Amino acid sequence: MATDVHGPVTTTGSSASAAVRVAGLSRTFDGRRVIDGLELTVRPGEFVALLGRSGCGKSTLLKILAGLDRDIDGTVFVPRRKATAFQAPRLMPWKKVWRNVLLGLPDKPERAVAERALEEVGLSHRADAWPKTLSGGEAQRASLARALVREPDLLLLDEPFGALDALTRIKAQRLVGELWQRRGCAVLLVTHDVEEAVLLADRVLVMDDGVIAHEAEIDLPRPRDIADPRFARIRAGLLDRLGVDATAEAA
Ligand SMILES: Nc1ncnc2c1ncn2[C@@H]1O[C@H](COP(=O)(O)OP(=O)(O)OP(=O)(O)O)[C@@H](O)[C@H]1O
Repeated sequence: MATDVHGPVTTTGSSASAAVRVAGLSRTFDGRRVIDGLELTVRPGEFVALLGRSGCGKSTLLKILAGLDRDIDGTVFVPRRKATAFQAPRLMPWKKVWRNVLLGLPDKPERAVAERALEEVGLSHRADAWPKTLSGGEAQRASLARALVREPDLLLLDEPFGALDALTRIKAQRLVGELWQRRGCAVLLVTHDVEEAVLLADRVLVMDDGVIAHEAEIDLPRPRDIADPRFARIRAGLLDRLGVDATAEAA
């Protein structure tokens, strides 16, 4: 797997055993250290969810991994083939859906490439639609198709279901779980939803004080059942870590 290395400190050695390797990462805004010596490894093909209170630096970390923010200290290894999907689908309104899917790809692929990705997310019937005519869930699926055509080794998802209604959200979560299992790429999902994290991830991380403050391996079989008492226990443990009283929340 080809890797991108960024950061002022260049570490030698192979990262073939990891899809992401972050060492001593810090990011400061206006004199405030939002990320402060963070360490993180994601294994190839691993699904990792990242939780943390609002403003703790989750999106900042994702932007750094995406290569959109390089004003950092520390070292970051990520695969060259990576793709992102954010809460806002960021489709270009003047391009039809299939052209949006291919946007930014270097070697002008054929329409069939976009159609295959749209098929994978159940949106081939909307290939010729204009973005403004899509529903929220459809736009998010188009955004996922745009990520998939990049054939990523690492998929970075920042609250991709945050703006969706409950039913569409459940469908989108299932779709991402299926795509991950089919594609075998590593996924790093930023979410506020503890249940979503436990449903989808191999490992859930909690970010606090600029570092990964806690992690939980989720060794429940898939597909996961939120009614399973083990699910409830893991969920309660994570809520506790986040400072949320699970009993008050359930009341
Ligand atoms: N470009 C920037 N300039 C100044 N401050 C920034 C910038 N980007 C992020 N921050 C600050 O860094 C902190 C972390 O922001 P970030 O968006 O990473 O948090 P987050 O954990 O993703 O929050 P949320 O869960 O609410 O989306 C916040 O206090 C934010 O104001």
